[in-house]
Amino acid sequence: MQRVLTANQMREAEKAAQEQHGMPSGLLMENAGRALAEAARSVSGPSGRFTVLCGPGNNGGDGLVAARFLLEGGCRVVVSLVGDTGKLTAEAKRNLQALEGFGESPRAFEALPEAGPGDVVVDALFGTGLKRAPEGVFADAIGTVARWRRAGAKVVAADVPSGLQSDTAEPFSPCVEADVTVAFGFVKPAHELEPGASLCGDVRRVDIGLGGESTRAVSGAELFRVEEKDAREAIPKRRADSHKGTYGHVLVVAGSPGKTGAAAMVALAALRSGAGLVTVATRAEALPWVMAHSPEIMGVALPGEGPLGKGDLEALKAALEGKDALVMGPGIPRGPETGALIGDLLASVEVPAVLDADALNAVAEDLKVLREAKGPVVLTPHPGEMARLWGRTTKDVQAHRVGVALNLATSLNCTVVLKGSRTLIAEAGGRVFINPTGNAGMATGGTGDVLSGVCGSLLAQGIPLPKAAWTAVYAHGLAGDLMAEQRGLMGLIATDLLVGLGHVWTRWQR
Ligand SMILES: NC(=O)C1=CN([C@@H]2O[C@H](COP(=O)(O)OP(=O)(O)OC[C@H]3O[C@@H](n4cnc5c(N)ncnc54)[C@H](O)[C@@H]3O)[C@@H](O)[C@H]2O)[C@@H](O)CC1
Ligand SMILES: [K+]
Repeated sequence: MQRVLTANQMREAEKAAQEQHGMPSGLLMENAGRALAEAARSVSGPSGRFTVLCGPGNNGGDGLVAARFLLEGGCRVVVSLVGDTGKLTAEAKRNLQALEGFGESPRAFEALPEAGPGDVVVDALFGTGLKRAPEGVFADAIGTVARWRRAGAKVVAADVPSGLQSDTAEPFSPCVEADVTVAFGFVKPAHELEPGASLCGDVRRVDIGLGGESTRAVSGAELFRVEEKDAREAIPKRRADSHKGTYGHVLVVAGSPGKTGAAAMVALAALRSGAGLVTVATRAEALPWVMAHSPEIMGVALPGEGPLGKGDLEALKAALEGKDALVMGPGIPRGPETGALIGDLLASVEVPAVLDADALNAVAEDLKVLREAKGPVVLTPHPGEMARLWGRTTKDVQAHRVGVALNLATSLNCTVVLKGSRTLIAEAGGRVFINPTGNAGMATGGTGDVLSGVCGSLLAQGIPLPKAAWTAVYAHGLAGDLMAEQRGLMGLIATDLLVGLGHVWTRWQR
């Protein structure tokens, strides 16, 4: 896992590195600037020029160090200090003197030469200390960076593209769009969450001497980025002497006429993710259609007809006997009693449960029904479903994804998977995991059903929450990434993910 730090937490880590480990702050800046120079050189043309734009804070100081290393490396470099040079931090001032010692003095911004193909612009205007929208000379400088980039220059941002808010990943207007962003010490939410992530280009995290131990000193929310290694290590080994009972039995409550494919996709995803057995419980009229998708799927008909309600409780409890996980929601017939039924069911069984789609819409009517749940519960809303659960608009959800996911998880004492680009997995009262896999090709019907099936399958195999959730989300996204290479973003459909999962498990075989 990679730790993701807010601006405040970065300051705490820096302080700890200085006070507890004796790292001089000048050395941190030196390391940051050197790495920045290396990144800039890696994208320059053979005779390209480097234009380094420095702001008044320590981000500008990093730029001054980078300029010095570039000069020392024999590169053509022009430097400009944008804004009031009287406000330079002490560390930046020292580096300005050192730069001048190397024979280069900053030029007025207006006097800078144009940049184009082969050239590199180093954006060291603002980093984690950005406080408000850039105006005046700063806005002009950011506008010029955009013009140079359109002309073919590469833009390398120091720590965070200037104008992008480090903690929220929301850009001010204007904001630098970078080709490469060099993240100092730790990645920040701006690098990992949208829309910031798309403005950063290729994010390269570099060690600057803060040390992993420095995170012990940070307070507040614990954000992590899931790495492939984490997900790979989480999946269970298949032992030679095992049998189908070893890998759990998933009960899928899903499907209705016109939506039998949803149930089939959940069931197949669970089977393709290692579950020993999968049974679908659905209304009698839908069951043959679900089972016809694949002979491995077993079925139980729920007596009665129409929306799921309290009358279905006993049949569902019976169906859950001997099962190791429950997935409920995709394509279910929903009515006024469905939320209460889900509440009663979860209050009477201990199996881990995944609630998705219309099960979420049903419980959104009265979230209290989830409070009595005996076993661990994971909710997998997309932003629209989350808006219903939270009682706000989808736009509000998207603007506060981390906080919303964490609050819901904490208030309901469950795991919340908030889907979308960079899906978040929030644990009650604790950590939030950011998933880096997946792509826009997965914005197509049925991919959510596949995810709930993978998650239910891993739960049935005994992986606890929230690990089962972040592993499922990572694998599902990677399956989409691998299949997008064959189908294209436009051609990818949900059942392709069932094939893609096979590629993921092969790649992760231990
Ligand atoms: N935390 C760490 O461990 C390290 C941080 N370093 C660098 O330090 C940066 C943070 O430095 P600072 O806290 O000095 O912050 P910044 O350099 O990001 O910017 C702060 C300065 O910009 C001004 N400012 C903020 N928003 C403005 C706006 N919209 N218009 C005009 N002026 C504005 C502030 O008044 C202040 O002078 C990091 O992003 C990183 O680049 C590195 O030097 C190495 C170590
Ligand atoms: K920057």
